[in-house]
Amino acid sequence: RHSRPAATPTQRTTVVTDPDVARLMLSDHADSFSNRPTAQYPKDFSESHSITSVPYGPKWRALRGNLTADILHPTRLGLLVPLRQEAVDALIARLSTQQATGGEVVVVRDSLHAAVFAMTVRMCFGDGVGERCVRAMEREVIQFISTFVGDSALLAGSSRMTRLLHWRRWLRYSGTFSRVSKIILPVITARQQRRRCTNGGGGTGIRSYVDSLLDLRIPDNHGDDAMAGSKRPLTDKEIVRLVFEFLGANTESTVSCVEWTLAYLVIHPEAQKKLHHEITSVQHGKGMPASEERLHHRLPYLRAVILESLRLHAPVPVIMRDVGADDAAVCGTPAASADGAPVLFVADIREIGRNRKAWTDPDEFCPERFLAGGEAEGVGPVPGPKEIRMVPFGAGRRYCPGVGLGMVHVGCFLAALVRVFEWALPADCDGVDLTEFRALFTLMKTPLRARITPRALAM
Ligand code: HEM
Repeated sequence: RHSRPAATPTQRTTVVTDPDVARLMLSDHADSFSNRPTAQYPKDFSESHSITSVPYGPKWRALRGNLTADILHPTRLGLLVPLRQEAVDALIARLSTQQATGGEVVVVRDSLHAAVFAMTVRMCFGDGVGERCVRAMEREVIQFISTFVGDSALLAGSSRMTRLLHWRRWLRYSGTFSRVSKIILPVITARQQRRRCTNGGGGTGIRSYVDSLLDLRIPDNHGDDAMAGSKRPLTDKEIVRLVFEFLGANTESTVSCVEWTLAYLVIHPEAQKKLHHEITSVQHGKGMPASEERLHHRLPYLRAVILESLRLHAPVPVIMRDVGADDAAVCGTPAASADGAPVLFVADIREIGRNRKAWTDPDEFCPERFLAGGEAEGVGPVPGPKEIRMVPFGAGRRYCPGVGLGMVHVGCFLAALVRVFEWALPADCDGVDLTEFRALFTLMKTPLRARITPRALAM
């Protein structure tokens, strides 16, 4: 069970759990199912768009194209290896200290979050952002995501009475954008100055997301034909919104997936042993997969473990599409509303990944199903146009552009954590609580506690 996202008062909501219906919507009728509902964000968030919220069209193409071509392009992923390596090393050092001083039991989430977030900040702004500033941004992202619980209408689309009842939460939530702007804008200004001094390079070898946003020109027509073809730079508000989206999307989904996967490896020591064997033998204990392709070919079991974890607990719980009544009717869905109001479709990613028609023992953790000869051989993170079995990164026009990077991040952190430590249940614990907490992202309701033992590392 989960709370449904808020629809407008006249809007009907249809929850989709069947993979074939999901394919009908997202692949066969991709054009009609290409807009998300106007999210129930606080007002100043809604004044500027992120890639996630912008309507399908020229502005979406410009923003998404900038991210995919300039930042997430597969040829660039190799350049990020040193950033990832430093983040992984920092995490291992932190866990080693905790393990040595805390009786071997660690709660991995906070340390993992700090490491992934610090790496994301470097991808976003380049080097030189101070530690205090990084932590302030991280606090805001965590606060925002934990406040955006379940039915977001409780806060943003709610009546005055509801807001009064929850006024503390409301105040904190609605002030997010201005607090985030106060932290982020000075960092962007510093970046601009640095770029001016270094002729646009910013001083580091890696082009940051902010660099790309400062250089970007987006269509300026607002539907006015006379202006078609003219372009403008992004406003400060737009940049802040896009940066905030980047920080959250890059960090939260990776942290969620790594934590869930570790939980399954604690429950299934035989899978952990097999994974450890693959990581140490294939990579001789060193190196990291730099691309999804290398993950696929060189570390098939690691990839299978990640896919199985994503199938069981997708970091993003739902795919949402806002569809005009006519389009909904054309698709033959029973949801078309008689009054002609748009329909909100909510595809439940977890239920699609566990559908009994599509999977044997759908609730069991069995990475082998993704290996050669398994029932899901050939199933990847994003479905092809003909069949949908699982959609952890979405599908259709708006599927996740970060799929390659996300898989590589998760693969690198997991490979290092399993290579360096053996993960097991703490002595005072008789199982792992796999209850989900579904907000903007799907987290473990009880953060994973595990006993970690350093392994003898092969040289
Ligand atoms: C394990 C990692 C990740 C998972 C599971 C994940 C999952 C998803 C899902 C389910 C969607 C919605 C897709 C749809 O509506 O069809 C999405 C959208 C999106 N994701 Fe990810 N994501 C991950 C990593 C990333 C990363 C690393 C980035 C960027 C740096 C990113 C940026 C985005 C953006 C910008 C969108 C909106 C795309 C659009 O509307 O065109 N994600 N993601």
